[in-house]
Amino acid sequence: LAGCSYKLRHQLHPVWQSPLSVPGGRRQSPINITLRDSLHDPHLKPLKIRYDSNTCTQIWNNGYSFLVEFDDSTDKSTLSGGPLLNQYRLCQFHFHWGESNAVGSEHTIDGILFPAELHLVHWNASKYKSFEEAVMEGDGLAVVAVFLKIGKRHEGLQKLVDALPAVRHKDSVVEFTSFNPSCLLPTCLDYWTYSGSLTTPPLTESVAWIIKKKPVEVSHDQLAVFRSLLFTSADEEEQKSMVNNFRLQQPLMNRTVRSSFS
Ligand SMILES: Cc1ccc(O)c(S)c1
Ligand SMILES: [Zn+2]
Repeated sequence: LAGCSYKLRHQLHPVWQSPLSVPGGRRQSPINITLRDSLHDPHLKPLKIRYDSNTCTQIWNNGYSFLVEFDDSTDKSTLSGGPLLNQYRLCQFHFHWGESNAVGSEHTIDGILFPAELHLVHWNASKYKSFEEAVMEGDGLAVVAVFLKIGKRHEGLQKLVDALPAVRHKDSVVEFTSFNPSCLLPTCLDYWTYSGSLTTPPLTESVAWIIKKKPVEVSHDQLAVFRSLLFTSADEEEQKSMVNNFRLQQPLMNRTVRSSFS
């Protein structure tokens, strides 16, 4: 019995879920952000986010999430300011979500979960030549996270939702252009920031996390389309729905979460 429960547990929570999967992992993500332990840092600058919809290129189902990818060969779509010392280029965004609205986000606020979490991934183009190089460096990446909550339909998201059936299976790709992800950001400027890691392999400890305080609203039906995607490719007989693609929370260890607001 132990064998099959191990198999089940292994299937439900791949081995890289645990902090021990990264030797010496001392800045792993995601984490729970406790309001009482976060520290207002008045020296934090406002975030400077400048996206150009002409850099948006395609959507790809990579078998774990769907990535909306951007041409990052120039400084047309960038992130700077906040806790960052350099300018970072947007290379992709993706989401993590659950099988129901009760689970889905990777980070939590005082234990509060959201049904999904958006990650806008940027790499330090001031110091490194590519994402692949930057992903190995402590100051290589900056990920802006936005919580999604169920509410009114998000008009800007609908163009993305309408494209998802075309990338239902793992390894499918479809052209996707003229989309400005700024429409997915809340109007409130407040955020938390801490040093962490990717939440999927290679789990490298190269991410300055910037977590927006306010969620954005999407409709129940819009999020349901995320769950119609599949982990599996078209030629696999067992089709597994793409849900619960979030990592379990990791120990804070010797880190402080700073807030841009008091
Ligand atoms: C670069 C990257 C890839 C996948 C992810 O979930 C995250 S959080 C970052
Ligand atoms: Zn992510």
